[in-house]
Amino acid sequence: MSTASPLIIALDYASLDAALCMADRLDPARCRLKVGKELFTRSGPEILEALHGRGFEVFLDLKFHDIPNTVAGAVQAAADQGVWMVNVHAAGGRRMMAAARERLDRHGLTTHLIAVTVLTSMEQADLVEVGVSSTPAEQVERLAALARDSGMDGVVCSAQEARRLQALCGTDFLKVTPGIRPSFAAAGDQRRVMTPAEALRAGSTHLVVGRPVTQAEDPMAALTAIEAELDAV
Ligand SMILES: O=c1ccn([C@@H]2O[C@H](COP(=O)(O)O)[C@@H](O)[C@H]2O)c(=O)[nH]1
Repeated sequence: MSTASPLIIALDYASLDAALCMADRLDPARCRLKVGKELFTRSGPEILEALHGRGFEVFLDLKFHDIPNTVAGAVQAAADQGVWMVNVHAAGGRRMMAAARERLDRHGLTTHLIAVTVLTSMEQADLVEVGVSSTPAEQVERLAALARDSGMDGVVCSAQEARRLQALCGTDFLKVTPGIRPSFAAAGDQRRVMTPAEALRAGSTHLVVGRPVTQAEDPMAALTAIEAELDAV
């Protein structure tokens, strides 16, 4: 089932059972689901089948980053399993992203292909340590332009960069934004954060929310509060 909701709930769980326990409380008409490294490494493709069987569209967030041939094969493997969205690291470069794009197109696979720019857990000091002297915003813009030119459907960025990317890459270019923190939630390891309403106003096309819902005392109440905040935008 496809949904008009911009919400993507991150199922960051250590087991298939725990993830499905949460999925069974959610509704594919209200959100999409994200499967990341921990859950996929534990459960394998079985989690994708289980979530698809429950009617959810799934973002497989494995952030592929390798040589072009390897990434193209991995992206095809994800798309062959019917995921709605898959991602690579933009830092893998133009030839890597273009190879992934070409592979999906050659096989008629319509899975959304997006690229991670700068992780939302990173701030200026983290970039300096890995040899990047630009600000996070400048680096996101550079990588987003490269991703667009390499055939990506959009990027993962923080909502703080969404408005600028809308101007740079257009409204159809997907801006998938983790680091979403409602007023009631702790930032934790995230650094470039925004509330759900601010993110939507700034031009985020999809909002990734994990712990503010999954670790809430009452996850359904937390989700409903976020939806109410978005409805008011
Ligand atoms: O830059 C990025 C890229 C991916 N993520 C992922 O999103 C969720 C966020 O979860 P929260 O619990 O809401 O912080 C998580 O699965 C990350 O792996 C990201 O946060 N930032």
